[in-house]
Amino acid sequence: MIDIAGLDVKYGAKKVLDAITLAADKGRFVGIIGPNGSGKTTLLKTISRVLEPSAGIITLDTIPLDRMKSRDLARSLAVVPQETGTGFDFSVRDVVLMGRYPYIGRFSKETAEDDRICCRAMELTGIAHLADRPITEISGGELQRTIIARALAQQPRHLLLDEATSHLDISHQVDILTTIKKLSKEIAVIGVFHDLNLAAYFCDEIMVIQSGKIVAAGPPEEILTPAMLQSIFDLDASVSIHPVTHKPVIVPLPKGMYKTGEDP
Ligand SMILES: Nc1ncnc2c1ncn2[C@@H]1O[C@H](COP(=O)(O)OP(=O)(O)OP(=O)(O)O)[C@@H](O)[C@H]1O
Repeated sequence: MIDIAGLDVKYGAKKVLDAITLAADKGRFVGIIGPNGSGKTTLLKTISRVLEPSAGIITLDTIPLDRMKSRDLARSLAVVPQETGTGFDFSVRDVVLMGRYPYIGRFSKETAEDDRICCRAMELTGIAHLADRPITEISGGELQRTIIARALAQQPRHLLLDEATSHLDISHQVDILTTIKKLSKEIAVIGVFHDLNLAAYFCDEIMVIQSGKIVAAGPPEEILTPAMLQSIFDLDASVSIHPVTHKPVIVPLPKGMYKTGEDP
């Protein structure tokens, strides 16, 4: 479980996260949405200890983040960041195997079990056929799937996704989010989304962040309303409930075409 209470984060003197409190547990895929610059990536970087908070506490399975040993943190938490370039000429398989490093002794080699876990992660993300290709010679979407496979190979109890499927075609987005949704039954997952329809379909709970504060939180059908989209994103949109999925479907519209509260 990821538990955050009263979290403030600053860049220099500028406070970019303000009194964030949230909890994410297995069985509940949490989606974070909000405009550019609202603090989503900063939040995930703070949960993964890349940034240090100026106030507040984060615990993973009740252990305070600042007291966790690096190796324990690496076994507990996997991150799929927004920027995925490594700058090195590793093969896809090598990158996925990095997910096993927290389990492999410093002077040991990977075991057959490590290989099996990596193969499974590559199958689940549809990149098994690319295993021997250098990551400098694959597409942006294939690289993103490689980084997701690395996170799955890590077998974490907590998973953070920062727009993790933004480079994928729609079919791969759905396949990978379906895999992650299944995984979220067993582990805590927090994902940052710009695609509100994907967030609406896959997330059990949506948190809306604006100027570093959580301004709304709840099930997608309660949170994703035309009024919220107007006030937070300055977006005119119609929102209907899909007859089969019973999830909100958002149709963004050119400004002035549709007045909030009216049917388009
Ligand atoms: N390294 C940094 N130094 C100073 N300010 C930063 C730094 N990184 C981000 N910021 C600022 O912090 C605020 C939050 O940025 P953050 O990247 O967390 O937003 P975001 O919600 O993830 O945005 P986006 O949707 O564009 O990815 C923004 O005002 C941004 O300009």
